[in-house]
Amino acid sequence: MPLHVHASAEAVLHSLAEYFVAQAQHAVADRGRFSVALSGGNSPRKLYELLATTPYREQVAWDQVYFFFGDERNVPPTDPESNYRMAREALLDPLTIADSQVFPVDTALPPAEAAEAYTRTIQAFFAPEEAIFDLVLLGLGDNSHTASLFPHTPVLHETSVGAREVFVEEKKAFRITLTAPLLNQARAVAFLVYGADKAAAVHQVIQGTRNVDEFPAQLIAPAGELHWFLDMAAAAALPPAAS
Ligand SMILES: O=C1O[C@H](COP(=O)(O)O)[C@@H](O)[C@H](O)[C@H]1O
Repeated sequence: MPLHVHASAEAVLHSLAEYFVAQAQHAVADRGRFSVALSGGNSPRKLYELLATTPYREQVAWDQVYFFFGDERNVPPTDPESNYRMAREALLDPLTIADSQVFPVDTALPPAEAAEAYTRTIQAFFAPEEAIFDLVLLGLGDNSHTASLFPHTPVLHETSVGAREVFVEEKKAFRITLTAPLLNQARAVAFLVYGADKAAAVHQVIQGTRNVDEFPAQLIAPAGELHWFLDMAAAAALPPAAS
């Protein structure tokens, strides 16, 4: 499991941008398209802005890239909390990505229906037997959640491959998340984590005793590659050999 630890958050973002470009180029060369599940929250905004900027924007055949969302908040697409809105502002609009290449969660539906509809959307995009993202981007909360797989929620024990609704008690709100079995079918998963406030969670998820109810990101064990892109502050609690 490669760990890419860099001195600054800026260096981490460039490292992941280079990895994204390489994955996109390989996927387009091999299969004619690149499917990516985007992460939300705050950390990826700068990554998305970077990808939409020279030299990265010139290195990807963006018209062959298909964008999904690893999780979504149960809010309208115009809401400041919306992961879709963030991705649109930072990445999709600056690159003038066509709507036909973007697959948002339909948050106009009740959460359970939105999750069912998103499962169908994913099934329709991929071949029936293989819902496989080329790349899943993930973040990590300071409580060790990833996507919207929050501690002590029933979705952590979901065995189906798809999207599910989850009520997140600490947010007092529903979210829609891809399930761990679906995320784990990816050809590659890349975590982006920076900042000292994430150091304990990084340590618990990578080095701690397995306890997925407490540390949900431990569920992520993809069939393909798993990479962690960390700054030194986020990697601070890892032993030197690991980082
Ligand atoms: O709520 C969320 O949080 C995680 C982590 O976000 P970050 O801003 O702390 O990096 C994110 O990966 C997820 O997509 C998002 O909905």
